[in-house]
Amino acid sequence: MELFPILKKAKLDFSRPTFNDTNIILPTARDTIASLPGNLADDEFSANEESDYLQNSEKETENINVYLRIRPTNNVCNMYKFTTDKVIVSQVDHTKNVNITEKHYSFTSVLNEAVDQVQIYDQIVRPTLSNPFASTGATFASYGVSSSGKTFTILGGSDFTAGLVPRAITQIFTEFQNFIAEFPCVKVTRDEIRELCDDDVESEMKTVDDFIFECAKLNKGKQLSNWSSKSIQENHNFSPKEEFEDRIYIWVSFVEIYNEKITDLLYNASSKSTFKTLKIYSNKGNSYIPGLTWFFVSKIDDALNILKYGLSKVSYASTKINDHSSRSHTIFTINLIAENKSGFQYSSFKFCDLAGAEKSKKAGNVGERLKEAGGINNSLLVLGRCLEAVHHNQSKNNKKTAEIVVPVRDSKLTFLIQSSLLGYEKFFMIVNLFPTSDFFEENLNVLKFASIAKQIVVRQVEVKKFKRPSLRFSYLMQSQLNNSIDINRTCNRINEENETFDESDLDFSYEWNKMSNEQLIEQLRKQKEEIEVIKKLYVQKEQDYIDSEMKLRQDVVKQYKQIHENLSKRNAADKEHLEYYYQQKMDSLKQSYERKLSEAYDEIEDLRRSLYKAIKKNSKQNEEKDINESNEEQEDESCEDDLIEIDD
Ligand SMILES: Nc1ncnc2c1ncn2[C@@H]1O[C@H](COP(=O)(O)OP(=O)(O)OP(=O)(O)O)[C@@H](O)[C@H]1O
Repeated sequence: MELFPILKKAKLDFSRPTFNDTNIILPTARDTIASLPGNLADDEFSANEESDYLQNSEKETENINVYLRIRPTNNVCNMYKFTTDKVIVSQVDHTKNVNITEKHYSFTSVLNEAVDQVQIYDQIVRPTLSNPFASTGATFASYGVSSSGKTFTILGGSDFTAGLVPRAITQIFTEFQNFIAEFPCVKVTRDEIRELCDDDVESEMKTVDDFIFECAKLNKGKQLSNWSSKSIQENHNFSPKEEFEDRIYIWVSFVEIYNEKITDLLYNASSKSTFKTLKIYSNKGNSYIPGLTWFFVSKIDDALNILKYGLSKVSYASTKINDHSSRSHTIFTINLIAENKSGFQYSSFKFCDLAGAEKSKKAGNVGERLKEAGGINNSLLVLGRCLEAVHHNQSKNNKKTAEIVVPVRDSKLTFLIQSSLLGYEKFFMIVNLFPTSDFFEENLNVLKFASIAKQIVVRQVEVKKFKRPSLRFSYLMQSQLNNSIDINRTCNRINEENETFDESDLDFSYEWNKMSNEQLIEQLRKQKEEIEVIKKLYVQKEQDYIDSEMKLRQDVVKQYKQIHENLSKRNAADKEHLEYYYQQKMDSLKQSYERKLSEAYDEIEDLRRSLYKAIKKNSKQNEEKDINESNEEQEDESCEDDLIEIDD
C-alpha cells in the first residue's frame, strides 16, 4: 500500500528541524489535515484567521493626559495663579496698573510644589503599569524649560526622590514577580514578536550576563544603582499579583537623541560589536531602531543597573541656568511581552526626558552649546507642529477642510515617539514649570504647547495579539523550565484535533466516470483504510517527535543551568580574586606602615635617650655650678669675717 503520496502532496517534512532554525514550527495534526487535498479543515481555521494577529474591537477615545508640575521656589512670580486643574496667567500693564490679559490654561491636573515623587508616580504611571496589557503601551514625557525639573521627574535622585523610571521598574518586577520569564524565549524585532531559537536564547543570556558583569566591574564590585528597590517598594506598597495567567518577558533599551543623532546608551564599548550610527524606521505607525541594544532582564537589580549605566553615558553640560543640564532627549523603553497558550501580546512603555525648551541666549549658549540648542529647539518645534497638526485634523471645525500631514518625520524625536503622537498609544505629558519671573516668556510658550496637547484625542487602538503556532519549541522549553509541561495534555489535544477529520468530504470525482459503483465503494473503503493508517502513523510520528524533542529540551535546560552555574562561579571566582588581591595589597601596606612606625618609634626612643642624657648633663653642670658658686660665697664670707676681725 502506498502511504506517502498524500503526505508528499501535503508537503509535510518529518525531518527534525535543527536548533539553528529560527521560528521552527512543528506541524500539528490539525495543520497537516488543513493542508490535505479537499476541504478537510474546520472552518475556524480559515486562511483569514491564520493571519498574523487578531484584532480586538475598537475602544473608546480619551484626551492626552497633560499634567502640570510646579517646581518648588520661594520666588513665585505673582502673574501665575494655580487651581487644581488650571493656570491663570495675568499680564499687568504696569504704567496703568490694570490687567491687560488673563489667559487660562487647563490641565488634567495641576500638581503643586508639595506633591512629591511618590504621589506623582501613583497618579500618573502606576494605574497604567498595573494593567500593562490593556493597551499597546504608553509614552511618558517631561517637557519644560531648562532647570524646571524634567530630569528630576523622569529619573530623579536616589530612593525617596527616585523618578518615574526606577519606580516603574520596581512596580513591574514587584507586581509581576511570580510571572516573569527567566529566559529570553521571545523578543520584539521590527515591531513583531519573534520566538528565539535556542542559540539566540543562549547568546542573549550571555550578552546580558556579560554586560551586568562589566557594569559591576566598572563600579568595582559595588551595586551601580543609587536606588534601593526595597525602599521604593515600601514607598508605594506594591504587592505581587496572584491572579495573572500570562508569562511576562521584559526587555529594555535606552537611547539618546543628541544633535539629531541617535546614540545607543547601552552600547557596551568593551564588547566586540562595532558602534554604528542608528537609524529609525517605522512600520504601520510604530517606530523601531534596527541594531539597537535590547537587554532581556529578569532581575530588578539588573534593570536598575542597566538604567544607571545608560545614565552615565548621557550628555550633560553646564549652562547659565542649570549646572547639570541634559543636552539631549533621552528615551528609556520597557517592552513587556505577555505569553499564554493562545499567543503573545506586547506593550511598550517609553519614558522621555526632553531637553530644555528655553531660548539659547537665556541659557548662555555659545559654540557647542549653541549647536546643541539648535537641534533641541528643532525637535521641540517639530513636536509642537505635530501636536498642532493632530489637533487641527481632529478639530470639529476642520472636518470640511483638508487634513494636514502630521510632520513626525521632521525630527528624530517625533519619528521615534510617533505612535503616541499619532494616537496609537497613550500619551502622558508632564509639563514642568519653574514659576519665577525669569522664564515668564518661555513658560508661556510651554503652557500654550501644553494646552494644545491637552485637546488632542487618543483613539485607544486595538491591542495586537500574535497568534502562537501550537507546540513551539521555545514555549515547550519555557514550560519545561517551570515544570508545568503536561505532555499527555498535548497528546490528547492532538487526538481531539484529529477527531475533527471527516473523510466524507473527500472529493474523488475524477475517478467516478470510469468506475462501477462496486469498484468505487471498494476504492473508497481502501482509501479510508489508507487514511486510517496514515492518521495512526502520523500521530505516532508526532508523538515520537515530541518525545525526542522533550529529551532535547531537558538536555538544553541542563546545559543552561550548567552555563549559569559556571557564570556564577566565574563571578564568585573573580570576586574572590579581587578580594585576595586587595587583601594582599592591604597586608603589604599594613606591613610597610608598621615598619615605618617601628622605625619612627626607634628614632623617638633615641631622641628620648639623648634628651634624657642632655637633661642629666645639664642638671649635673647646674649642680656643679651651684656648688662652685656656694663655695665661692663661703670663701667670700670667710674673707669678710677676717676683715671684720682685723677692723676690730
Ligand atoms: N519638584 C522638585 N523638588 C525638588 N527639587 C527639584 C524639583 N524639580 C527640580 N528640582 C531640582 O532642580 C534642579 C534642576 O532640575 P532638573 O535638572 O531636573 O531640570 P531639567 O528641567 O531637567 O533641566 P535641563 O533641561 O537643563 O536638563 C535639580 O537640582 C533638581 O534636583
